[in-house]
Amino acid sequence: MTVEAFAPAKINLTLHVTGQRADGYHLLDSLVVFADIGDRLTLERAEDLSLSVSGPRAGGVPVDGRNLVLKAAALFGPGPGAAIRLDKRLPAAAGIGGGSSDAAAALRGLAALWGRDLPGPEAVLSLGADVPVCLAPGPVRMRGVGEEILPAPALPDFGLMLVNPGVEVPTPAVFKGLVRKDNAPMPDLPNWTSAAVLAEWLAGQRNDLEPPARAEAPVIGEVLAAIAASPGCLLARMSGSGATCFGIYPGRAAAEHAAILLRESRPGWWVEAGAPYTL
Ligand SMILES: C[C@@](CO)(OP(=O)(O)O)[C@H](O)COP(=O)(O)OP(=O)(O)OC[C@H]1O[C@@H](n2ccc(N)nc2=O)[C@H](O)[C@@H]1O
Ligand SMILES: Nc1ncnc2c1ncn2[C@@H]1O[C@H](COP(=O)(O)OP(=O)(O)O)[C@@H](O)[C@H]1O
Repeated sequence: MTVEAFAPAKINLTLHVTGQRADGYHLLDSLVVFADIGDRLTLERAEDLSLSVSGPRAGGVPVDGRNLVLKAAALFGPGPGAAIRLDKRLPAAAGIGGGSSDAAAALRGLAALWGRDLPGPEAVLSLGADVPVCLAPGPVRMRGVGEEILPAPALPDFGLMLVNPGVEVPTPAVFKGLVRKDNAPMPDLPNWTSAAVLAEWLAGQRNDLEPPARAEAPVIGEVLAAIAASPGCLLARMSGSGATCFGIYPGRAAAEHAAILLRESRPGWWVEAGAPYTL
């Protein structure tokens, strides 16, 4: 038996930091979507548990017990084995939850392969604050430290371009650089009737991690300017703790056109185009 599991990129369309818990973790209010751009896992029954990592972004990704895929597998406790192959396409430490989405895809895949229930919510959260939202990828409002998943209104069709300049930005350093932690949450979410209406609404919201991320990696400013200047772009913003930024376009074709042009002018950057993804 072989199970395939897709690990889509997570995008924080907004990311408001609204407080801090006693343990140091920050309270968030974030509109999260996923893109049909991501890593691929293939899982097969085997005597032992093993992981191999290949693909264009495999370099530097741990293949031992530090890999979130193996940490996810460990949550099931002792049991049957599995040979897991991870085709790594998303840049790591990039604000698009690559490792978290891999962990969530491994949980879904192993539950299907082994006929087991998913581990409980606290165990899932112990893998990382972004793992709960990655378990059932789709547009949601995420609160708490990442464990509170609330429904979001249906999204209009739109295109997405993701751009990473090749600089890893460690998440803890970005949170540490925040000047204020008690920022305003998002207002009630309206019904967005088109990509343009969504982009206009998002323009009035924030990613509070952008200033400290830009202090860590000033190239983020260049990335945002390049996306904003691309044809058809309705909005350019940073996702998560960076450095990946995204552009919103009226549709997939416009995003693909912008990506072709940006790859030519910035051959060293990771540039992908797609559309929202729901499992
Ligand atoms: C910032 C976000 C927004 O979606 O995305 P990324 O930039 O990672 O993609 C996430 O909250 C990241 O989630 P994740 O990367 O799973 O975080 P974890 O591994 O649990 O924590 C890494 C570190 O980030 C900080 N952290 C994380 C989440 C949170 N709500 N408050 C925090 O302060 C803590 O310093 C923690 O030590
Ligand atoms: N499957 C994985 N893919 C990517 N990184 C992983 C994975 N497992 C563990 N890691 C580690 O997690 C760190 C954060 O990676 P990632 O989840 O991609 O960050 P972010 O949430 O900021 O996009 C990496 O620096 C890497 O060492």
